[in-house]
Amino acid sequence: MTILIKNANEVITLKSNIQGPRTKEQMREIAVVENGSVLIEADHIVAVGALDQLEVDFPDLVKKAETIDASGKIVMPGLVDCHTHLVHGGTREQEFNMRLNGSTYMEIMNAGGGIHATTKRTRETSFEDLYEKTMQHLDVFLKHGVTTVEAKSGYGLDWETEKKQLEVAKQLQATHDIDVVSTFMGAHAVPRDYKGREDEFVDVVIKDMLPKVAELELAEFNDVFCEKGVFTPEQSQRILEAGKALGLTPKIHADEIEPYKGAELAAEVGAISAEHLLVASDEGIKKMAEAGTIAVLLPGTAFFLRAPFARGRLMIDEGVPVAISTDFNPGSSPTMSLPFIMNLACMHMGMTLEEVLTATTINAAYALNRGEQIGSLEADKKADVVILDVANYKQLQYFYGMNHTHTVIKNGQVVVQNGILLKD
Ligand SMILES: O=C(O)CC1=NCN=C1
Ligand SMILES: [Zn+2]
Repeated sequence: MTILIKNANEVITLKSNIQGPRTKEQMREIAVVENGSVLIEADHIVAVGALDQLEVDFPDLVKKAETIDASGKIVMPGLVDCHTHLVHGGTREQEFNMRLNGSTYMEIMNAGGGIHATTKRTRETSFEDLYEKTMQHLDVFLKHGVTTVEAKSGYGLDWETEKKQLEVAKQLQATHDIDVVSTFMGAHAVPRDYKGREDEFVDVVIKDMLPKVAELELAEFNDVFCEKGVFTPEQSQRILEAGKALGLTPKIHADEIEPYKGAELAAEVGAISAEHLLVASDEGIKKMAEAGTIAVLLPGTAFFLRAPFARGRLMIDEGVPVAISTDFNPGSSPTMSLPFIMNLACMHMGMTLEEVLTATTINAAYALNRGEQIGSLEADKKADVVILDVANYKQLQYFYGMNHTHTVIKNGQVVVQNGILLKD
């Protein structure tokens, strides 16, 4: 199908000659085309520019195109949510209430709640029920303009359930419009029955789980919760190195609750990204900048746990490429609203309106090794495009706490129109 999105007030292209994630002032260069149009053929973008120029350059395509009038609105690349714990059973609102009454996240986890509570529910939930529940989550993401989402396992902590989570994600990648990118996170917590035998569980992850993940091609990335009371930097390094040897790109949950040199470890092992970083050290930030490690910042978790926000402004100024994400999970960030996360990044991490657009498109795409295929509106890139019902991009965060998504085009097909999901 040929689509012409015409006469948008602004097309936020994120177009650039830079190869790789954007850093420093590059994060502010979002390459806006005023009064622009976008020409799409099949599943890819043909061109972006003024309508009369597209009519000259591509007369046949423009003639046969289905047109979408975007006047009064803006157009941008589909959002990329590069850090979620998408596939999980149950909910944890009761823990939310406990925290409002004075308990802490780690107290609840050490008492058998937190990740362990969700692990129990995920083990009990059938493949079919997990599939249906996750399908509904993906529908919500799509209505918020997200066209690619990362999905971590990590609520099984035993092979059968880790495999079940990854197979749900893989099945949804095949059946749902949204693109799902899988990360194995068998090292999300030490299961209760391995308490005091943590290194034995690390061996289970390395010797029993990782080889099967690679052999069954169930994930592209391997992640670990490097945190005081969970996995030490040494254990985390063993797990990430083992994944690398099997072709799984390392990611790391780092410096979320206590400073633990997770950022330093990310740079040392060549992780594509370090995630959370609420209490990352100056040294760790410096080493990430030198190594080109992407910082995936999760202000929703800081907001929901009433914890300090990551130093996003400093990281950008120090040359760390920054992406932001919902961290959607039932415990520390139960939200699928990436637009709200963008607002938190502006209000609490000192990021600009342009930087949060870069952080949820091209930089988030690079955090998933997809920066060459998605994350900007350029010729031959995937036609993942969102039309938003605001007059200019500055209004996206000005009218905050709202979903401004009007139309979503995924792989060149209209999947959301006027905010309504077009389910086939
Ligand atoms: O609490 C959860 O379920 C998710 C989480 N993993 C690491 N930090 C938060
Ligand atoms: Zn997380």
